[in-house]
Amino acid sequence: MSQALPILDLSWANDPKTRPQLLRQLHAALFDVGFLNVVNHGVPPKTIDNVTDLLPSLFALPSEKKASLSKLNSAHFLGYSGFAEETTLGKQDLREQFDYATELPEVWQGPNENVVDERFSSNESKSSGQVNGNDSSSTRNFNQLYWRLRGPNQWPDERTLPGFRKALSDYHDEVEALSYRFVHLIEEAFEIPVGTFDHFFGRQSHTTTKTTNGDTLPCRTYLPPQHRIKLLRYPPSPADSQTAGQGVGAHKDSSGWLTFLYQVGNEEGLEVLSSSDKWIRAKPIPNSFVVNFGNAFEAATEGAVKATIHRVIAPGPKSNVRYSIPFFMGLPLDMTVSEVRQYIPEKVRSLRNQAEGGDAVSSFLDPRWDSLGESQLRKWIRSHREVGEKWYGKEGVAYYTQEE
Ligand SMILES: O=C(O)CCC(=O)C(=O)O
Ligand SMILES: [Fe+2]
Repeated sequence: MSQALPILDLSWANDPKTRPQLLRQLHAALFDVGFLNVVNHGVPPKTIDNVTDLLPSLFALPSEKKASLSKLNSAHFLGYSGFAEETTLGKQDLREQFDYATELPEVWQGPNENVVDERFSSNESKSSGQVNGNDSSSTRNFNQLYWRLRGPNQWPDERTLPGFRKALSDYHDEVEALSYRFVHLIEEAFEIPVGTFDHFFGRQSHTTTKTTNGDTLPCRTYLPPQHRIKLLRYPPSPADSQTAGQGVGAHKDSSGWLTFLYQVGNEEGLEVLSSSDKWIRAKPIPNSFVVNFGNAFEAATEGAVKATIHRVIAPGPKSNVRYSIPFFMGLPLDMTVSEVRQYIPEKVRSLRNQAEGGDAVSSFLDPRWDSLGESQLRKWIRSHREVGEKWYGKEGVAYYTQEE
């Protein structure tokens, strides 16, 4: 990997003369780097500014107001987490955050507040391979615990932060539209029919689709998934700090299919691990989004496209506050990674052998976590154990945090 991330100009997609070159660049970025910048992406600057202008006021709300929006109130892990409440690699992340998502109602139909999933009360692991998405779409089972992840946001009231809800909702809608446009470009770069993945997002116009071994399958219908947005604030380190702090520790994104990250202003901090194990700085580029791929994408392509490891170094004592906004494109909770894999051509998957360090195998290989809902629930419980304990019980936390 060279020392800078590639920059793709998405307006090249609009001209038949430049489109092939854009697709070649995308192909290279997908398979070589797994991290890229996009410019001329079509998200209006005003839509972005309307959110970023409000971030200082949002985080400056009185602490009791922020506490009233705590994630502890939410079985969906949506809301506020205070400074350094989250940990990565066993170390505190020196940031404060609000989690939002596509505004959707609850669907989970569990028996009551204190439900104990039958799996947790049994010694033998009944769940292996059983919680998956291969059931017919007509029998969607809203008793599955992972459906409890889906649900509404916690908004500050309009008088407290006028215009915030509208600004963030507009931002969500524009970045969602960008994500769908971008997935169509990926399909082209993979040389599969444009729209192959549409049914993952509840957007299918067709009722059948071809899998990569040539079979024609009926498209399962899915509920449109919930995308997630984090609003992040990284304060400068204390004046006496000797070493660079951990803004967020090294990780792969586990929340979604693709991530579209907006870095606000000029504050640096994001670093990406290259295939030669060197940290590359991903400096903010004005009016751009950083795009990278989540664990599920890596697993679906059997590691041909990597969920590249990245981290954020906390701003130094003389820096300004750094804000950033990752948008994690969701996938249906009742889908499995094996199912997604059917739509990825063998010629794409086979590229993993050529990619350096092609050991892309992730926890999805364990049949329990092949289900995206299960792997998402596990991820959220692991990073917010108190919220997990409150809504999923001690047994739930024990189940989802057990070591392999
Ligand atoms: O703040 C950033 O630039 C990146 C944050 C990030 O990687 C994450 O929250 O997953
Ligand atoms: Fe990340």
